[in-house]
Amino acid sequence: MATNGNDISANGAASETQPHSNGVPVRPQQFTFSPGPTMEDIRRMQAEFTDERDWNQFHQPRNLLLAMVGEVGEVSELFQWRGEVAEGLPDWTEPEREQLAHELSDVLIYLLELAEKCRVDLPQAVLRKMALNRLKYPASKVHGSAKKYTEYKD
Ligand SMILES: Nc1ccn([C@H]2C[C@H](O)[C@@H](COP(=O)(O)OP(=O)(O)OP(=O)(O)O)O2)c(=O)n1
Repeated sequence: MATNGNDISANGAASETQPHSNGVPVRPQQFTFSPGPTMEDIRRMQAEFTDERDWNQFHQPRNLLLAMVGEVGEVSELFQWRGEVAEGLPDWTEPEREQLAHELSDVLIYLLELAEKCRVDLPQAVLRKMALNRLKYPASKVHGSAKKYTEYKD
């Protein structure tokens, strides 16, 4: 049966599927996220976590930024000295994948709380930024090239 690449398993987990468009593979092993929790759900859960511990006194924007960068460092540690890593991390063990999931989650949690404390409505901001990215990098102009927009002559 052809799939649309958005299959969600019974427990709501994201899945890897082999999508087809008119019988032509679009991208091998396309991966999709689960539909939830949303950014707002995560913001609210982290706000509850912080309130319950009386930790807002520590969670000012600069501290959250430093905490987030620290967690980015922990993500980097998982990749360091491995050389190039292929999409899907085929050589990683399950514990290594779970560790990565934890560290990426830490980054996201701090990012969303940082955005909240800076009063940036991140879901809407990301839409505006992606619209700008599309203007800056028209597909017809930059297809197949990784050059920065400032490197284009016209
Ligand atoms: N003051 C704090 C401390 C922790 N957390 C939450 C957000 C992160 O998701 C996670 C970070 O916890 P740790 O600082 O213990 O960091 P790690 O979980 O990465 O542990 P370790 O540094 O041992 O890998 O806990 C938080 O919101 N505020």
